Amino acid sequence: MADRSDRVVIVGGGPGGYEAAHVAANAGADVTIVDTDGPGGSAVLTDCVPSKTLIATSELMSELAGSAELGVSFRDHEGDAATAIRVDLGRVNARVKQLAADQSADIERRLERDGVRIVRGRGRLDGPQRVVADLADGGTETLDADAVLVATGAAPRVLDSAVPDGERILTWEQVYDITDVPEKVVVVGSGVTGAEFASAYLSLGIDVTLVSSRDRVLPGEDADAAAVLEEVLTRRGMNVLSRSRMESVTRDGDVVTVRLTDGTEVECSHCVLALGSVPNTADLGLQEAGVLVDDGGFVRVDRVSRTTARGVYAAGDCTGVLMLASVAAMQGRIAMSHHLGDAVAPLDLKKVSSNVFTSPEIATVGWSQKAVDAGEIVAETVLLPLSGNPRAKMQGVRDGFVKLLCRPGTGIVVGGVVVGPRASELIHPVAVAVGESLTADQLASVFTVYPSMSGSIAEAARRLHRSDPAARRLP
Ligand SMILES: Cc1cc2nc3c(=O)[nH]c(=O)nc-3n(C[C@H](O)[C@H](O)[C@H](O)COP(=O)(O)OP(=O)(O)OC[C@H]3O[C@@H](n4cnc5c(N)ncnc54)[C@H](O)[C@@H]3O)c2cc1C
Ligand SMILES: NC(=O)c1ccc[n+]([C@@H]2O[C@H](COP(=O)([O-])OP(=O)(O)OC[C@H]3O[C@@H](n4cnc5c(N)ncnc54)[C@H](O)[C@@H]3O)[C@@H](O)[C@H]2O)c1
Repeated sequence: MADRSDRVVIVGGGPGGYEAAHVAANAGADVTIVDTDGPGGSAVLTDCVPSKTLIATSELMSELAGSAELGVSFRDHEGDAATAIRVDLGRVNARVKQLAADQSADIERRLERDGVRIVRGRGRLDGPQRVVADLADGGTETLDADAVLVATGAAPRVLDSAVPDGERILTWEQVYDITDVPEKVVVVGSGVTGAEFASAYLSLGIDVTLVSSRDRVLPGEDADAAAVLEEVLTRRGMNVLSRSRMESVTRDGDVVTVRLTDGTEVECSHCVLALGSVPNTADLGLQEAGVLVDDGGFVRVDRVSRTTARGVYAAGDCTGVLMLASVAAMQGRIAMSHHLGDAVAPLDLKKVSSNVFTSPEIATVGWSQKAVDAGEIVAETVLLPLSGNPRAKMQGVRDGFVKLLCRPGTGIVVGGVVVGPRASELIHPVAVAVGESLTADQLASVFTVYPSMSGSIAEAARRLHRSDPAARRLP
């Protein structure tokens, strides 16, 4: 346990920062967060929470689009459209912004209840044990610290040839100011951010083109999963331009032109740029404080979040370890437990579960197929399409699968991928198996509800018990 003489100063109030603040404050330390934007950081105000709130509406629209197969039509008895289903994007985006602001206020209340002081302003290090805050309402404040946590996150990467104007050429932070449904959106970048926005806008009934610099969308994800997603998106009408690099984006009145490096020009009403992120580590006094920053600007940390400067820790996107809110939070908690001398388990990325919130969703945990194919780990794989699952049939779900990876011999489950509706929820039993080193037989032996999508997870685990390799990878 710490006491109030142990001063912790945290720069950045996102999940990396605020989760750490709770740990340190609950242990008795004197904790201050210096933050520019408001508690919750980009995760809550511009990135994770707003995008998933927008996606909640797009999910509903996707379900409605499949309603006819389940016998529900939005037509009167004469066959005329009785109700036109339209999205009111102004209302959706107002809800998004309100929800983000409310969540930030919730986080602020919880921090205050724990006795954490929040200083509005921009922080920078003045040596390893001091933070200077340029206050939002003017002036500066100097905060001495026994431990400093840098959790400043990252910001959208922008190019000089495609400058966002906040109206029609937009970063993902700016899309919530749109009030009218765009006529045609070009999303540039087919990483997780680009894929999520492209999928969401498509579900909202918008004409979407996705500019993908690689052979396929989601180059960092499971290849089988990405193939299913790309097939579904194109089937639903998205124009996916593969192996296409954006050279510039310009605007003339209401028309935005996206020019590709091969000379092709695509016109649209709005362009969303999802070109990756850059860490917020410039002008923070890091190098001067002895904190090593790599060529990409990311703070170098070890698995207990220590930087190269004694007493200075870093967590979250500014470290580039794995850009997820859950990982940022865990890095922050680990940093504080380490500083406070508490028992601490180093960060284990092989236990992280994550989800791409497209339609269908793609959830992943543990070792990947790519690592198996590259010989980094020996594992057996089973892939079971969801189309054979009775619940999926009832719900009209045809796209998706469950993939499990287990060690030969021991049968310990080391990874998994679920593609389908609510894959983010379905991955949990696989994450428990990976986290607790359960065997495929143990996963198979647990009762699942009949009929349920999770039945496919138990069935996939049962197939890993079979000795016949042909049964493992089904078409
Ligand atoms: C569109 C999008 C959707 C995403 N969706 C998900 C998702 O569904 N699930 C998931 O797990 N992850 C998601 N992520 C990733 C997730 O948002 C990040 O991993 C997470 O925000 C990282 O948290 P952090 O604490 O490192 O930084 P941030 O959340 O970026 O917070 C850092 C804060 O520090 C502030 N700051 C910066 N510099 C200073 C300074 N000098 N002084 C004071 N304050 C400063 C910043 O302004 C910011 O408010 C998404 C990312 C994007 C772009
Ligand atoms: N659901 C989630 O958990 C979630 C959602 C969004 C982002 N994130 C996290 O944020 C991180 C960043 O993801 P991201 O998608 O923002 O970035 P990214 O770096 O993964 O993807 C950016 C993509 O843009 C492409 N690109 C760059 N310049 C281009 C150009 N000129 N023309 C065409 N394509 C171009 C790159 O090749 C790359 O594929 C990831 O680690 C991800 O895990 C998570």
